[in-house]
Parts: sequence; C-alpha cells; structure tokens
Amino acid sequence: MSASQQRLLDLGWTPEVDRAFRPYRGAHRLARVCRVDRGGAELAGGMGAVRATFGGDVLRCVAADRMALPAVGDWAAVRDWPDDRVTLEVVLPRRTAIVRDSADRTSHGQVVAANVDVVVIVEHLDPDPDLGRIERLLVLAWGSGAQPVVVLTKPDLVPDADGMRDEVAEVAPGVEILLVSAVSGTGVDELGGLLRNGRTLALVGPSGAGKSTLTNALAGVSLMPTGAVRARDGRGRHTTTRRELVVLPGRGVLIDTPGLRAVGLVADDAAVAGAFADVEELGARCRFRDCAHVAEPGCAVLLAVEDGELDEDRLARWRKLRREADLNTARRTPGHRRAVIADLEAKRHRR
Ligand SMILES: Nc1nc2c(ncn2[C@@H]2O[C@H](COP(=O)(O)OP(=O)(O)OP(=O)(O)O)[C@@H](O)[C@H]2O)c(=O)[nH]1
Ligand SMILES: [Zn+2]
Repeated sequence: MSASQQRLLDLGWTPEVDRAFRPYRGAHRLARVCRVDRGGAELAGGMGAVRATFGGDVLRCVAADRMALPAVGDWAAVRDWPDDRVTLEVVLPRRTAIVRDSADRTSHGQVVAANVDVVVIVEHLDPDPDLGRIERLLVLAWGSGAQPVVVLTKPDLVPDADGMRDEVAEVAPGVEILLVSAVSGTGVDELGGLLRNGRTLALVGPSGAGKSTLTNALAGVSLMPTGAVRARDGRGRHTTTRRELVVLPGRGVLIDTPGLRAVGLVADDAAVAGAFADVEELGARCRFRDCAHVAEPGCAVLLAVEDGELDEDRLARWRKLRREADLNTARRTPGHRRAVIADLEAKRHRR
C-alpha cells in the first residue's frame, strides 16, 4: 500500500467513501475536513494537510441551507488550482451527522461533526452529573445515526462512582456507560478499545467535562491544551484554537467538539424515542395507541410512575423534549421556513 493510501485509511477511509468520491476522481482529490472556520477549512488527505476555501457550488448550497456548510469529519472532493489555491468543491454524502440547532432558526441546523461512528457523551461526576443534559445529548446522539456511549469523568474525585454510574444508567437505557479517569487511568483502555478499525469517535459534552484531557489520554501525548492552561476571553470562550480532529494511526479518529453549552436540539420523535427507550417500551402497553401519558385511563407510563418504576422527573423531561421535537418538525416544513425567512427579510428592510 502506498503512503498516500495508508494516510487515507488512517483518516477513516472506507470503500463507501471511495464509491461516493468516484464521480469526482481525476479532476479532484479526496480529503477529510479537520476544522472549519470563517474563511474555509483545514483538510487532511493522502498528500497531507492543506487549507482550502469553499468553491462556488458549496457557497450556493450553504446560502440555501446551513446544513450544507462543510463540517469537521466531512469527506470532500477538493480541487487544486495552478496558482496553488485549493478549493473544497463538494461535500460527499454524510453517513451520520451530529446536528444542533442553528442560532437563526431559519434552517435545519448546524452540523457539529459528520461521519461519526460513536458519539461519546462526556459528563463529569464532580460536580454532580446533570441527568437532563445527558438525556439531551443522548437525543442528539440518537438523532445522528451514530452509536452513543456515555463516559463519566473524574471518578477519582468522588467516593461512590459506581453508585453514580447506576443513577446515570437510569437515564441511558441500552447505552454503555464507562467510568474514565485521566488521573488514575481507570477506564482509559476500555474507552480506547472503541477506537479501532479507523472508526471515528466524537466527544460531546459541557466545557470542563474533560474532553481534551480524554483526547490526550487516548493519544498518549499532550495534543490538546486543557483546563486552566487555555486562555479564555471575557465571555468564557477559549481564545486559543484547538485541534478538532486527531488521527491516531492504526486505531481511529477522534473529534473533540468545543464545549456544547445549551444544546438546541434539532431532534425528531425517533431521536427522542431512542433516548427514552424505557418510556417508549412502557407506552406500548398503554390502552390508547396515541396516549400522551398525561391523564389517560389505562396509561402504563403513569402507572409505572405510581409504582416507582419510572422517575417522575424523567417523564417531565421526556414531555419537554417531545414538545421540542414536535416544534422542530413543524418548523422544518417548507411553508413555515418560507414564513420565517420572509419575516427576517422584512426586518432587514425596516432597518
Ligand atoms: N481529577 C480529575 N480531573 C480531571 C479528569 N479529567 C479532566 N480533569 C480536569 O478537568 C479540567 C477540565 O478538563 P478539560 O479536558 O480541559 O475539559 P474540556 O471538556 O476539554 O473543556 P472545554 O475544552 O472547555 O470544552 C482540567 O483541569 C482537567 O485536568 C479526571 O478524570 N480526574
Ligand atoms: Zn400512556
């Protein structure tokens, strides 16, 4: 195998990617997006790292839908020009995508990371884990098409990490939960075991949960500045740029997303159902098939709450997420989108 092919394999290349790229071969090169900023993207490919600006087609697509913006983890067809410029011409179809709500609310959302195999939800045990946040990130993960895993960090700082894991397990049915301490080394190998066969893992979680620390522990070297070392500006944002995609040759690819604060979800019912498999399962036993689990007779979900089998707070959070999902679905219908865009245009003219 050539060095160039080996580099692509290390980047997570698969025959599926190759098939998607086939129509562009010849005039284009294949590359993976490592980082996106205002002016363009940093890419890695068979020939190494390059910086690219976005081609006209990409810009036109982005104008119509923000989801078309290249994202870290995307595979792309890239063109080299005689004056040494490089342009990203086509974003290849995404196998999976972690999508959050965009600020403007006119489009589907913003892709946080693409072509991810495992979404690692990182949450600290100290301070106490936020169960609602874990649930939201699980909805995000189930909506992405990738497999979720929960990693609980800083178990070395609490007396009963196992007990806390059991509590978290209640809000993460069917999801593997790992206790991982970068300090004591507990669980690092277990998590590292998920990084194999060129798979892509994306770390998501709040700032300070220990994502960069995990990346360093998995890489075995200090690639990421962590915690206090990294300077923050007045709004609490990091001023130093960080690497977002780390290639661990022969193992896999790690994507470290910047701390997601309040994650606006672009969830649909299926993603919520994935994260709340326990509620779904109970709901299948309700007398009415479209039971909302509010006050219906023969509601198996309410009965489970009464019996202490299902936590009332969890049901309340399920309701809230379901409402959000319904709103999103309504918002995404073309008619609604047109109305929102017209409204924005009107405001612009009034200014
Ligand atoms: N005791 C202990 N401290 C940890 C552990 N993991 C991370 N930390 C500390 O927690 C702090 C935050 O870790 P980071 O890795 O910078 O957190 P992050 O999730 O990358 O945060 P952002 O970059 O802001 O998104 C640092 O001071 C780490 O040293 C752990 O397992 N045990
Ligand atoms: Zn019901």
